[in-house]
Amino acid sequence: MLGSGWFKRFCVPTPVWVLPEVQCYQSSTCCHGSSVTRVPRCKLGRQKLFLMNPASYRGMEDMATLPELHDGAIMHNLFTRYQQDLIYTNIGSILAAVNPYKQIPGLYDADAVELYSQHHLGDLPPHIYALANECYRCLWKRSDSQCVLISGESGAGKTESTKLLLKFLSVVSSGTLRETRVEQAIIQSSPIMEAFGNAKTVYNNNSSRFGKFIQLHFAQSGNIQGGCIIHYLLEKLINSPVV
Ligand SMILES: Nc1ncnc2c1ncn2[C@@H]1O[C@H](COP(=O)(O)OP(=O)(O)OP(=O)(O)O)[C@@H](O)[C@H]1O
Repeated sequence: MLGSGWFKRFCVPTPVWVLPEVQCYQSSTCCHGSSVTRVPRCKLGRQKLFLMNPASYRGMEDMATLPELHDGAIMHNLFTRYQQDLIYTNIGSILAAVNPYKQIPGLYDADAVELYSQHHLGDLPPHIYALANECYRCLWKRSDSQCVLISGESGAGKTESTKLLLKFLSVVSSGTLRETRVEQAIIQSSPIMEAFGNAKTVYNNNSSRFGKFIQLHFAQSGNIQGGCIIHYLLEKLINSPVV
């Protein structure tokens, strides 16, 4: 998962032309607005420039299909999609998410839950619900436990993604939009855990200062039967960059 700060570090923000002498130019309109001049913006060494296939310019849903796979191509792809509020991108079987730091209308509503619960992975655009649905289906398809590993820098959106996963699983497993008592208990445990283990830091106003291992147990009927949350690496506030 990526916080949007990544783009500031890796992406050149406006279109650039790469000239033979490897200079980077940005278009700029003169004060009368009548002509366009090219003003040298910065110089880049050849080692920092990578080939780019025009096919990847608009952004791709699955980065495993990018013709060139390097930092520049990955960051450009994620950034292009992020600008269109497409925060989820596949990398083969991995889902990359960029924190939008805003509510995207309709992205997580009941219709989205229903839509993704009725389609297989890959049928619809990448989404955390598509991943959750695949996990749930694989429980029965493979008759085996499933695991989702969520990682990323502080503020990247791991906790929010975990809550979305739990929300989706609770709705799909109960078969209705109303959660049962067990599902409610699991979802409502989040604010209690956060009250004890979260703190405001320079990266995140509601930063989890501990890791979480969440286990859900499903009955053969498909319902969530129970679960447990194991915390680890609880940080002492004295060691963390609290503001
Ligand atoms: N999918 C999302 N849509 C909208 N806002 C989001 C989303 N994910 C995260 N955010 C926003 O970003 C903030 C930080 O996200 P979150 O707490 O999940 O990060 P984190 O990766 O768990 O960070 P930490 O490791 O510090 O606990 C949230 O409080 C929320 O405001």
